Parts: sequence; structure tokens; C-alpha cells
Amino acid sequence: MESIAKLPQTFKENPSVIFDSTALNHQPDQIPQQFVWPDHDKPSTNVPILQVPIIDIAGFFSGDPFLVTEATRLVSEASKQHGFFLVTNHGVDERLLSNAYMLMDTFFKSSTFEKEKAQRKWGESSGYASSFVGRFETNLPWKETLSFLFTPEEKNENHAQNVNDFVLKTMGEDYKDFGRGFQEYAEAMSNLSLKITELLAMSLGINRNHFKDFFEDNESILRLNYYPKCKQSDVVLGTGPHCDPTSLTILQQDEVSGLQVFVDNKWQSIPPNAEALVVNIGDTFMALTNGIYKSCLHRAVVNSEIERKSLAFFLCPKFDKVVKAPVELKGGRAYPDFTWSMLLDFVTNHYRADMNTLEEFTHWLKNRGSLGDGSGQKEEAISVVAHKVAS
Ligand SMILES: C=C1C[C@]23C[C@H]1CC[C@H]2[C@]1(C)CCC[C@@](C)(C(=O)O)[C@H]1[C@@H]3C(=O)O
Ligand SMILES: O=C(O)CCC(=O)C(=O)O
Ligand SMILES: [Fe+2]
Repeated sequence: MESIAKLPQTFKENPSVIFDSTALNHQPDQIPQQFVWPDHDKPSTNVPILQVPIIDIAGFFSGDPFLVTEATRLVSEASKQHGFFLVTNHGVDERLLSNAYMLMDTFFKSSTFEKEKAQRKWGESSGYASSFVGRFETNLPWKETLSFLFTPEEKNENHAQNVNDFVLKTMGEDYKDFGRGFQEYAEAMSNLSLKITELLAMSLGINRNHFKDFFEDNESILRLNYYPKCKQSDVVLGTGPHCDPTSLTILQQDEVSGLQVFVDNKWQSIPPNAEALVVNIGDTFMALTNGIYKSCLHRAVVNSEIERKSLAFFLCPKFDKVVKAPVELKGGRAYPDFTWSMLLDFVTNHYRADMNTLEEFTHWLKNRGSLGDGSGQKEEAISVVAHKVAS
């Protein structure tokens, strides 16, 4: 591993440097170099379609032996290979999905002044961020994001984890419908993700409530992705290549394609499907299965014609819960014990999540000493493994 690269000590969105994609698209010259990715990362044209199974969630919960067997077989196969599958008959109200999508549009098309009311602060996971200027210096993603922390109401001591409260506090009363819309959306996705953990547990042959109990007091992240069109869509990326460091992702795509997964040594697309939500295994869940289920490299490309939007619900364990595979799951690769709060700290403040996050996190943990030995380690941790972040 190379020497240390320092992250900008004070991450702040410098007000004079905002990501105005409309202005950048209309400027006669090229888009700023910071948005241009290296040749080996640039989007390729006509990528093949990845065949991912479509899992009937209602069928699985009907208890019909054939449907249960089919669902667990398909999920097991996909999760061992690339960790992506689609879910239909998932029970999330279509009106909730379309309302969230419409609310996204109003927010991301509002003025910079309005958007910056929810400005994401250094070291935090919630709030508005545009292209991550100030956080990264190269390979900037061509996107704006709005992220919320979420904890199921009944488990929620501090209101910071309540989408509604965050919106009212940072954006004001005018946004109460907005806050309520995404609070309900997050609740629905949290419930669906717990159902999916039952399916995953059964597909692994362990107690169907094992993961559900582990995640019932989840401290998750809801992330809205807004990818403006780009006049040079062949040299930028909406979201760079990465594995989700989180546990389970439920992604609602719109009708504009852009999600690509790296399987069999090539990028392959998962095209939009209005009837289905995309689900993928993240690093934390891979560790919970001793590496049996895979967290897979993926990215989002943009286009020069129309903006693209996606909503990602990232299921995450309660911050201080130790991530440890159940004893029944032998084989595969054992990971050091860690807590989600440590991995979240790593990818928020020290390392840009990519395809090596878990590997680099493991090294970082070893350098820091044992689990939970955070005393006075923060300073050391500020300097992290060399990475694209500050290059
Ligand atoms: C815990 C998280 C960090 C990111 C959002 C969630 C899960 C995915 C992570 C991310 C999308 C992976 C690619 C890089 C990243 C910086 C991004 O492009 O947004 C990551 C998110 C983040 O660190 O804000
Ligand atoms: O927008 C997409 O299709 C994927 C986004 C993603 O991978 C993420 O936000 O982690
Ligand atoms: Fe992702």
C-alpha cells in the first residue's frame, strides 16, 4: 500500500464552487477535468444485459412450497455469483414509489439556495451534496444527492434518525409534505428489506429470523440520486465503480437506464423494470455471510439526452452492533469483527468506497488496533490509505 494521502481536513462545499450541470453543459469548452474519468473507467457503449432473477416476494411469503423453493434457489444462485436480483409483488404501494419520484424532481429542480438548506456537513451521512466537490478532488461523480438517516420509529430514541424531523429542521415547514413522503418511503423500504433478509436467511439454510432480528433496529440510509444529462456523457460517471459498504440495497430506478454491474470481467447493465425493485448485497452483508454471498462492483452511467434519477435504500445495522457471521455459516472468508459505525466512519471520513473497501478497511482496522479501540485513534485515522480520493 502506498504512502498516506490526506483528506481535506475541512470538508465544506465552498459556496462559490457549485455543481451547475446546466451551465457546464452550455459552456462552449470541455467540462472540467475533475469530472473526466481515466480511460479504463470511462463508460463503454452497448454493454450486454445482465440476466438477474426476478423474485416474487408475495409468492415466497405465501408459503407455497414450490414458490418458496424457487425463490430461495434463485436468490442463492444470484447472491453467490454477483449479489444482484429483482423483486416483484413486493407490497410497496405504487403511489408511494411514484410520489417519492415526483418529490425528488421538485427538490432537485429547485434553486441552489433551496437545496443548500439541507447541505451535507463534513463527517455526516445525511444532507444535500452536489458532485462531492470539496470531498474528492478527481473522478467527481456527475450527480447531486440528498441522503437521510432512518431508524424504524419504534426503535428511534434520537430524532436525528427521523427523515421527517431532519427535513423540518433543515428545510422548514414548507417541506412538510416532502419530509412525510420520504419518511413513509423509508419505512416501507425498511419493512421490505427485513422481509428480504428472511428470504436470504432461508436461502442460506439458517433460521429465517436470524438476520431480521439483527436488522430490526436498523440505522439505515435513504439516498436520492439525481444524474443530470451531460454533453460529454462518454467521459463522466454518475456514480463511480464501487461495492456498497452497507448491508442490503433496495434501488428504485426510473425509466432511464444507467445501472451497470461488473460480472464475468465486463460491465453489464440492469435495465429499468417498472414492476421491480433492484436488490443487491453490500459489503457488510457479505461479511455477515463469511463471504458466501457477494457484494459486487457496480456503477451508474449518464447520458447526453435526459437526466436519470434513482432512490437507494441502504439497510445498515444499528451503529454499535458487532458484525459477525452466524456459527452455522462455515467456509468462505472470515472477516474481523467490526461495527457498522466503524465502517461508516471509514467510508465517510477516510476512504472513498470502491471495489476494495472491505480489504482496505480490514488493513485500517489492524493498523488501529482491536475493535473498539478508538481512544485517540481519530487523528491517526485522518490519514488513510492512499486512494483516488485526494489524488
Ligand atoms: C454508506 C454509504 C457511502 C455511499 C452512500 C452509502 C452507500 C454507497 C456509498 C457510495 C455511493 C459508493 C460510491 C462512492 C460514494 C462516495 C458516492 O458516489 O456517493 C459513496 C457514498 C458516500 O460516501 O456518500
Ligand atoms: O443510481 C444507480 O443506479 C446506482 C447508484 C448506486 O449504486 C449507489 O448510490 O450506491
Ligand atoms: Fe451502489
